[in-house]
Amino acid sequence: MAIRFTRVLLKVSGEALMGGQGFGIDVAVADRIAADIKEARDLGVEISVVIGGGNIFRGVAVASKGGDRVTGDHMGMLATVINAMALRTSLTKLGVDAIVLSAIAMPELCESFSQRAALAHASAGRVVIFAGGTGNPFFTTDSAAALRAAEMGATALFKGTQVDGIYSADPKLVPDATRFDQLTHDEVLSKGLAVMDVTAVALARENHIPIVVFSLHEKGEFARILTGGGRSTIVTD
Ligand SMILES: Nc1ncnc2c1ncn2[C@@H]1O[C@H](COP(=O)(O)OP(=O)(O)O)[C@@H](O)[C@H]1O
Ligand SMILES: O=c1ccn([C@@H]2O[C@H](COP(=O)(O)OP(=O)(O)O)[C@@H](O)[C@H]2O)c(=O)[nH]1
Repeated sequence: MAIRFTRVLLKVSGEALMGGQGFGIDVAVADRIAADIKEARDLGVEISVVIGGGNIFRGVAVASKGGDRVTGDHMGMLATVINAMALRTSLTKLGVDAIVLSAIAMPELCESFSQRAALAHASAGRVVIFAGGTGNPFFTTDSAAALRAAEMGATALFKGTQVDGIYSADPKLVPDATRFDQLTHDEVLSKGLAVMDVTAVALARENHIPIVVFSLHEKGEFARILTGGGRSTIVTD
């Protein structure tokens, strides 16, 4: 079976982890996403993961209520660490060796991020879960995903989200929006297609990293896309 990408950075949105609950982590959903990661890894694909935190906290939500944006962003980055630990637990239950590397040092809980450590763990066959986003306020975990994809030498950035691709407009708001199979990074930016933030798309463009947007709600979809099937939008140069 031909594999389309052999070294992949998977972005898992925080909201995907909450399942139908509306807040927090649904362990059954975390277990299912872990099973999808295992399935893809069993195909021989090297996988690292950037995890979001929107199911627990978003800095902009704090700022919009008159709070301090930087503190809100710090809280959001801490939320990603909680999610990373949940995903590591789910992977470990399946016998997958996984490690959390955080952009914000918290040595009692997990290793701190360095590119050298991340590459070493990946070559040892571990699934590396990047927590803490970029470690800086005013960024998102999508930007962290593009950054870590570049640092890991990933041949694709998979954005696992709530929708099965990029549409002409937000499909949650515009029900008759049309889906694209393929786009260029320039088109995503010039058409203002807001599935990923501009910083993330620009960083992927600069490093010639394809972005694959797909739904995390479809069991087995990650592996299907890696083997040439499934539903997604691919963004290339
Ligand atoms: N043009 C578009 N095509 C697809 N999704 C879009 C588009 N514009 C906005 N979106 C929204 O972007 C969301 C994904 O972005 P993000 O904020 O990272 O959400 P999540 O954390 O839920 O993955 C989708 O769930 C979708 O509702
Ligand atoms: O590099 C980063 C990554 C994340 N965040 C904060 O963490 C929150 C959660 O991340 P994100 O919204 O990207 O999560 P997702 O949408 O994937 O659930 C963001 O809203 C920011 O407040 C940040 O400040 N810097």
